[in-house]
Amino acid sequence: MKIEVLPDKSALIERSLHLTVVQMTNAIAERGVCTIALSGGSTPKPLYEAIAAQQLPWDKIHVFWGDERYVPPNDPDSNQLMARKAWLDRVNLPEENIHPIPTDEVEPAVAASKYEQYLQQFFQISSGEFPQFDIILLGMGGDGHTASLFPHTEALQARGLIAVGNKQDEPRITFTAPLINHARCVMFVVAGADKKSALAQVFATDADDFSYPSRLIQPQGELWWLLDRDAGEELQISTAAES
Ligand SMILES: O=C(O)[C@H](O)[C@@H](O)[C@H](O)[C@H](O)COP(=O)(O)O
Repeated sequence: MKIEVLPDKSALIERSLHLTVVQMTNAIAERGVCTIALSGGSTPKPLYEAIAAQQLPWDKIHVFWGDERYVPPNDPDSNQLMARKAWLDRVNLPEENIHPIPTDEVEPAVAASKYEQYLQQFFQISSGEFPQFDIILLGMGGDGHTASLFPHTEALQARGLIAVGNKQDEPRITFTAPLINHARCVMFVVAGADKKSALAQVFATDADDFSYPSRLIQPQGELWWLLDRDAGEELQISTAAES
C-alpha cells in the first residue's frame, strides 16, 4: 500500500492524473487495452477533466463505473452523467467502450444482476470468477464508505461481482469488495477535512470494517491512497504503510 498526502486539492488531482495515466499506458502496452472503473461524487470531477485533456489511445480504453445512483442517466445525480460531461463527451472514446451501470429496471436487484452478467460476458469469465480491472478509482465518504458500500449494509457481505447498495433508503448499484480487491490497481482519491475522522478509523489497527467499509479494500494488486493535506495531515502514517 502507498499513501501520499499532497499539499492541496490541485496537487492531489495532478498526482492522481499522473498515476492514472501511467497505469492506463502500462495496461495498454502490456495487454493492448485498459479497463478502468470510475468513482462518482464530487472529488474526481477535476481528475476526469484533466484526463480528457491528455492525448491517449481512447479506442483502447474501456470505461466502467464502480457504483451508480439508481437514477436515469440524465439525472443530475448520475455518476455516468458527471463522467460524460467532465471527460467522455470531450474525447473520441468510442461509445462501445463505455459500459454504464443500467438503472432502468424497476428492481435495482435486477439491474445489479444484469451488470454482473454483462461483466462476465465482457471479461469472458464464468460465474464465481472475478475480472481483474486495470484500475478502479475510488472515493471515500465522511462515514468511511467507498463506492456504494455503506456502513452496516448487506452489500458489505456480498460475494459476487455486483450488489445493491443502500445510502439510507436510496438504492445504489455497486461493485462488491471482492470485485474491487481483484483489481490490478485500486486508487483512492480523497480530499477535505470532513474525511479526516473516517480516515483515522480506516487506518486504525482496531476499528470495525463494517463501520468503516473502506477498510474492506485490501486488493491483491496495488493500493494507492492519495489524500490532500486537509484530509490526511493528521494521519499517523507508519513508515511501513508508505512503503
Ligand atoms: O456515488 C458516489 O457518490 C461515490 O462513488 C461515492 O463513493 C463517493 O466516492 C464518496 O461518497 C465521496 O464523495 P465525494 O468525492 O463527493 O466526497
